[in-house]
Amino acid sequence: TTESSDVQQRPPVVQRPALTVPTLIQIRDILAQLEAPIISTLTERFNLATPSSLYANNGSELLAYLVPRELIAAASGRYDYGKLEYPYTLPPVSPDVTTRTNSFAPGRFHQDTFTGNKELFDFYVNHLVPLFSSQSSVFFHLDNSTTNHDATFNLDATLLELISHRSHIGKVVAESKFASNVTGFTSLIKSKDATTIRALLTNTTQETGVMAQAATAATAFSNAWTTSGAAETISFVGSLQNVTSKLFRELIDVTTDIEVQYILARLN
Ligand SMILES: C=C(O[C@@H]1C=C(C(=O)O)C=C[C@H]1O)C(=O)O
Repeated sequence: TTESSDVQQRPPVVQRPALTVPTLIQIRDILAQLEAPIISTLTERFNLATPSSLYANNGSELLAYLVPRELIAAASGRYDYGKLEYPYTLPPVSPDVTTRTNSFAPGRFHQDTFTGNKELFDFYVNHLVPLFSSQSSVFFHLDNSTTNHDATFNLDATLLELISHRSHIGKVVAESKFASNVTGFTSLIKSKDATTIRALLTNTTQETGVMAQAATAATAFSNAWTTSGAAETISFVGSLQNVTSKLFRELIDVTTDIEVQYILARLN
Protein backbone atom coordinates (compact mmCIF):
# COMPACT_ATOMS: atom_id res chain seq x y z
CA THR A 1 0.00 0.00 0.00
CA THR A 2 0.94 3.67 -0.30
CA GLU A 3 0.98 3.87 3.46
CA SER A 4 3.63 1.21 4.06
CA SER A 5 5.95 2.46 1.28
CA ASP A 6 5.63 5.94 2.79
CA VAL A 7 6.71 4.56 6.15
CA GLN A 8 9.71 2.82 4.61
CA GLN A 9 10.92 5.95 2.83
CA ARG A 10 10.85 8.28 5.80
CA PRO A 11 13.98 8.04 7.94
CA PRO A 12 13.24 7.64 11.64
CA VAL A 13 13.29 10.91 13.55
CA VAL A 14 15.52 10.29 16.54
CA GLN A 15 15.50 12.86 19.28
CA ARG A 16 18.91 13.02 20.84
CA PRO A 17 18.90 13.84 24.53
CA ALA A 18 20.85 16.80 25.96
CA LEU A 19 23.66 15.08 27.87
CA THR A 20 25.87 16.94 30.33
CA VAL A 21 29.40 15.62 30.92
CA PRO A 22 30.97 15.01 34.35
CA THR A 23 33.85 17.08 35.72
CA LEU A 24 37.40 16.20 34.65
CA ILE A 25 38.13 14.82 38.14
CA GLN A 26 35.12 12.50 37.90
CA ILE A 27 36.04 11.38 34.38
CA ARG A 28 39.58 10.55 35.49
CA ASP A 29 38.10 8.29 38.18
CA ILE A 30 35.94 6.63 35.53
CA LEU A 31 39.04 6.04 33.36
CA ALA A 32 40.87 4.61 36.38
CA GLN A 33 38.03 2.12 36.94
CA LEU A 34 38.65 0.67 33.47
CA GLU A 35 42.32 -0.15 34.03
CA ALA A 36 41.80 -3.39 36.00
CA PRO A 37 39.25 -4.92 33.58
CA ILE A 38 41.46 -4.08 30.60
CA ILE A 39 44.60 -5.56 32.18
CA SER A 40 42.71 -8.56 33.54
CA THR A 41 41.44 -9.39 30.03
CA LEU A 42 44.89 -8.69 28.60
CA THR A 43 46.44 -11.13 31.10
CA GLU A 44 43.98 -13.83 30.12
CA ARG A 45 44.53 -13.23 26.43
CA PHE A 46 48.31 -13.06 26.88
CA ASN A 47 48.25 -16.62 28.19
CA LEU A 48 46.74 -18.12 25.05
CA ALA A 49 49.02 -19.60 22.41
CA THR A 50 48.64 -17.48 19.28
CA PRO A 51 49.19 -18.88 15.78
CA SER A 52 50.15 -15.86 13.66
CA SER A 53 48.20 -17.26 10.70
CA LEU A 54 45.08 -16.33 12.65
CA TYR A 55 45.88 -12.65 12.12
CA ALA A 56 46.96 -12.71 8.47
CA ASN A 57 45.82 -9.92 6.10
CA ASN A 58 45.74 -7.29 8.83
CA GLY A 59 43.43 -9.31 11.03
CA SER A 60 40.68 -9.81 8.42
CA GLU A 61 39.43 -12.98 10.12
CA LEU A 62 39.15 -11.22 13.48
CA LEU A 63 37.34 -8.29 11.86
CA ALA A 64 34.87 -10.71 10.26
CA TYR A 65 34.38 -12.33 13.68
CA LEU A 66 33.37 -8.93 15.11
CA VAL A 67 30.58 -8.31 12.58
CA PRO A 68 27.79 -10.55 13.96
CA ARG A 69 28.82 -9.67 17.50
CA GLU A 70 28.49 -5.95 16.77
CA LEU A 71 25.14 -6.42 15.05
CA ILE A 72 23.80 -8.04 18.22
CA ALA A 73 25.41 -5.33 20.34
CA ALA A 74 23.79 -2.62 18.20
CA ALA A 75 20.38 -4.25 18.62
CA SER A 76 20.81 -4.19 22.38
CA GLY A 77 21.66 -0.45 22.33
CA ARG A 78 25.37 -0.68 23.00
CA TYR A 79 26.20 2.07 20.48
CA ASP A 80 23.30 4.40 21.29
CA TYR A 81 23.86 8.14 21.61
CA GLY A 82 25.99 9.03 24.62
CA LYS A 83 27.09 5.46 25.42
CA LEU A 84 30.64 6.29 24.32
CA GLU A 85 30.83 2.92 22.57
CA TYR A 86 31.64 2.85 18.87
CA PRO A 87 31.67 -0.27 16.67
CA TYR A 88 34.69 -1.46 14.67
CA THR A 89 32.68 -2.79 11.72
CA LEU A 90 29.38 -0.89 11.46
CA PRO A 91 28.80 2.42 9.60
CA PRO A 92 29.82 5.69 11.31
CA VAL A 93 27.39 7.67 13.46
CA SER A 94 25.84 10.95 12.30
CA PRO A 95 27.19 14.07 14.01
CA ASP A 96 25.33 16.69 16.01
CA VAL A 97 25.04 20.05 14.30
CA THR A 98 25.14 23.31 16.21
CA THR A 99 22.38 25.70 15.10
CA ARG A 100 21.13 29.13 16.08
CA THR A 101 18.32 27.51 18.09
CA ASN A 102 20.50 24.78 19.54
CA SER A 103 23.90 26.13 20.44
CA PHE A 104 25.17 23.13 22.46
CA ALA A 105 26.17 25.10 25.53
CA PRO A 106 29.63 24.28 26.93
CA GLY A 107 29.41 21.14 29.07
CA ARG A 108 26.89 19.49 26.76
CA PHE A 109 28.06 16.48 24.74
CA HIS A 110 28.35 17.21 20.99
CA GLN A 111 28.63 14.07 18.82
CA ASP A 112 31.36 14.02 16.16
CA THR A 113 31.97 11.21 13.67
CA PHE A 114 35.61 10.47 14.47
CA THR A 115 36.49 7.12 16.00
CA GLY A 116 39.91 5.79 16.97
CA ASN A 117 38.90 2.21 16.20
CA LYS A 118 40.92 1.75 13.02
CA GLU A 119 44.03 2.94 14.83
CA LEU A 120 43.27 0.67 17.81
CA PHE A 121 42.61 -2.36 15.63
CA ASP A 122 45.79 -1.91 13.58
CA PHE A 123 47.84 -1.40 16.72
CA TYR A 124 46.28 -4.49 18.30
CA VAL A 125 46.91 -6.80 15.36
CA ASN A 126 50.31 -5.49 14.29
CA HIS A 127 51.96 -4.48 17.56
CA LEU A 128 50.26 -6.28 20.44
CA VAL A 129 49.33 -9.72 19.06
CA PRO A 130 52.96 -10.43 17.98
CA LEU A 131 53.91 -10.10 21.68
CA PHE A 132 51.40 -12.78 22.73
CA SER A 133 53.94 -15.57 22.63
CA SER A 134 52.67 -18.05 25.19
CA GLN A 135 53.96 -21.56 24.45
CA SER A 136 51.66 -23.31 26.86
CA SER A 137 47.93 -23.67 26.50
CA VAL A 138 45.22 -23.42 29.10
CA PHE A 139 43.05 -25.73 26.99
CA PHE A 140 43.18 -29.51 27.15
CA HIS A 141 42.05 -31.26 23.98
CA LEU A 142 42.09 -35.02 23.46
CA ASP A 143 43.20 -34.48 19.87
CA ASN A 144 46.42 -32.84 21.21
CA SER A 145 45.68 -29.45 19.64
CA THR A 146 46.67 -26.52 21.86
CA THR A 147 44.68 -23.64 20.43
CA ASN A 148 41.07 -22.60 20.67
CA HIS A 149 40.43 -20.04 17.95
CA ASP A 150 36.97 -19.14 19.17
CA ALA A 151 38.16 -18.46 22.72
CA THR A 152 41.06 -16.44 21.35
CA PHE A 153 38.89 -14.22 19.14
CA ASN A 154 36.36 -13.92 21.93
CA LEU A 155 38.98 -12.42 24.26
CA ASP A 156 40.30 -10.25 21.42
CA ALA A 157 36.79 -8.90 20.91
CA THR A 158 36.27 -8.23 24.62
CA LEU A 159 39.61 -6.48 24.88
CA LEU A 160 39.00 -4.43 21.71
CA GLU A 161 35.61 -3.31 23.06
CA LEU A 162 37.12 -2.28 26.40
CA ILE A 163 40.01 -0.31 24.91
CA SER A 164 37.66 1.38 22.45
CA HIS A 165 35.29 2.43 25.23
CA ARG A 166 38.23 3.71 27.28
CA SER A 167 39.55 5.76 24.37
CA HIS A 168 36.18 7.26 23.40
CA ILE A 169 35.64 8.55 26.91
CA GLY A 170 38.14 11.06 25.49
CA LYS A 171 35.15 12.76 23.89
CA VAL A 172 33.77 13.77 27.27
CA VAL A 173 37.24 14.57 28.59
CA ALA A 174 37.45 17.01 25.69
CA GLU A 175 34.01 18.49 26.37
CA SER A 176 34.93 18.99 30.00
CA LYS A 177 38.19 20.73 29.06
CA PHE A 178 36.39 22.81 26.40
CA ALA A 179 33.81 23.96 28.97
CA SER A 180 36.54 25.15 31.30
CA ASN A 181 38.36 27.15 28.59
CA VAL A 182 35.82 28.13 25.92
CA THR A 183 37.62 31.28 24.82
CA GLY A 184 41.00 29.61 24.49
CA PHE A 185 39.69 26.67 22.48
CA THR A 186 37.30 28.68 20.26
CA SER A 187 40.05 30.67 18.56
CA LEU A 188 42.14 27.50 18.08
CA ILE A 189 39.13 25.68 16.59
CA LYS A 190 38.54 28.56 14.19
CA SER A 191 42.17 28.51 13.05
CA LYS A 192 42.10 24.64 12.95
CA ASP A 193 45.29 24.59 15.02
CA ALA A 194 45.40 20.89 15.94
CA THR A 195 48.96 21.08 17.25
CA THR A 196 48.23 23.76 19.85
CA ILE A 197 44.90 22.09 20.74
CA ARG A 198 46.77 18.84 21.40
CA ALA A 199 49.34 20.59 23.58
CA LEU A 200 46.55 22.24 25.57
CA LEU A 201 44.77 18.89 26.11
CA THR A 202 47.90 17.02 27.20
CA ASN A 203 48.69 16.58 30.89
CA THR A 204 51.89 14.59 31.33
CA THR A 205 51.54 14.37 35.14
CA GLN A 206 48.19 12.64 34.68
CA GLU A 207 49.69 10.34 32.03
CA THR A 208 52.49 9.29 34.40
CA GLY A 209 49.88 8.38 37.01
CA VAL A 210 47.89 6.33 34.48
CA MET A 211 51.02 4.43 33.38
CA ALA A 212 52.05 3.75 37.01
CA GLN A 213 48.59 2.45 37.88
CA ALA A 214 48.68 0.15 34.84
CA ALA A 215 52.08 -1.23 35.89
CA THR A 216 50.76 -1.90 39.40
CA ALA A 217 47.73 -3.74 37.99
CA ALA A 218 49.90 -5.82 35.64
CA THR A 219 52.07 -6.91 38.59
CA ALA A 220 48.97 -7.81 40.61
CA PHE A 221 47.41 -9.87 37.81
CA SER A 222 50.60 -11.70 36.87
CA ASN A 223 51.20 -12.48 40.56
CA ALA A 224 47.66 -13.81 40.79
CA TRP A 225 48.31 -16.20 37.90
CA THR A 226 51.65 -17.46 39.19
CA THR A 227 50.65 -17.80 42.86
CA SER A 228 47.47 -19.62 41.89
CA GLY A 229 49.59 -22.26 40.22
CA ALA A 230 49.47 -21.41 36.51
CA ALA A 231 52.43 -22.89 34.63
CA GLU A 232 54.21 -19.66 33.68
CA THR A 233 57.70 -19.10 32.33
CA ILE A 234 60.26 -16.99 34.22
CA SER A 235 59.73 -14.15 31.73
CA PHE A 236 55.95 -13.98 32.18
CA VAL A 237 55.83 -11.15 34.74
CA GLY A 238 58.20 -8.91 32.76
CA SER A 239 56.53 -9.69 29.45
CA LEU A 240 53.10 -8.80 30.76
CA GLN A 241 54.55 -5.54 32.09
CA ASN A 242 55.94 -4.76 28.66
CA VAL A 243 52.67 -5.52 26.86
CA THR A 244 50.65 -3.50 29.40
CA SER A 245 52.95 -0.53 29.09
CA LYS A 246 52.77 -0.60 25.26
CA LEU A 247 48.98 -0.85 25.38
CA PHE A 248 48.50 2.02 27.81
CA ARG A 249 50.91 4.27 25.94
CA GLU A 250 48.81 3.64 22.83
CA LEU A 251 45.56 4.18 24.74
CA ILE A 252 46.74 7.58 25.96
CA ASP A 253 47.73 8.55 22.41
CA VAL A 254 44.43 7.40 20.86
CA THR A 255 42.40 8.98 23.69
CA THR A 256 44.20 12.24 22.99
CA ASP A 257 43.60 11.90 19.21
CA ILE A 258 39.89 11.47 19.97
CA GLU A 259 39.96 14.54 22.21
CA VAL A 260 41.63 16.61 19.47
CA GLN A 261 39.14 15.52 16.79
CA TYR A 262 36.22 16.17 19.14
CA ILE A 263 37.43 19.69 19.84
CA LEU A 264 38.03 20.42 16.14
CA ALA A 265 34.39 19.46 15.38
CA ARG A 266 32.92 21.10 18.50
CA LEU A 267 31.52 24.19 16.78
CA ASN A 268 30.34 22.46 13.58
C1 LIG B 1 42.36 11.86 29.38
C2 LIG B 1 43.05 12.98 29.56
O1 LIG B 1 43.74 13.63 28.51
C3 LIG B 1 45.03 13.19 28.13
C4 LIG B 1 45.04 11.73 28.03
C5 LIG B 1 45.28 10.97 29.16
C6 LIG B 1 44.86 9.53 29.21
O2 LIG B 1 44.49 8.99 28.15
O3 LIG B 1 44.86 8.94 30.30
C7 LIG B 1 45.87 11.56 30.29
C8 LIG B 1 46.24 12.86 30.30
C9 LIG B 1 46.06 13.75 29.12
O4 LIG B 1 47.31 13.90 28.49
C10 LIG B 1 43.13 13.62 30.89
O5 LIG B 1 43.57 14.79 30.95
O6 LIG B 1 42.75 13.00 31.88
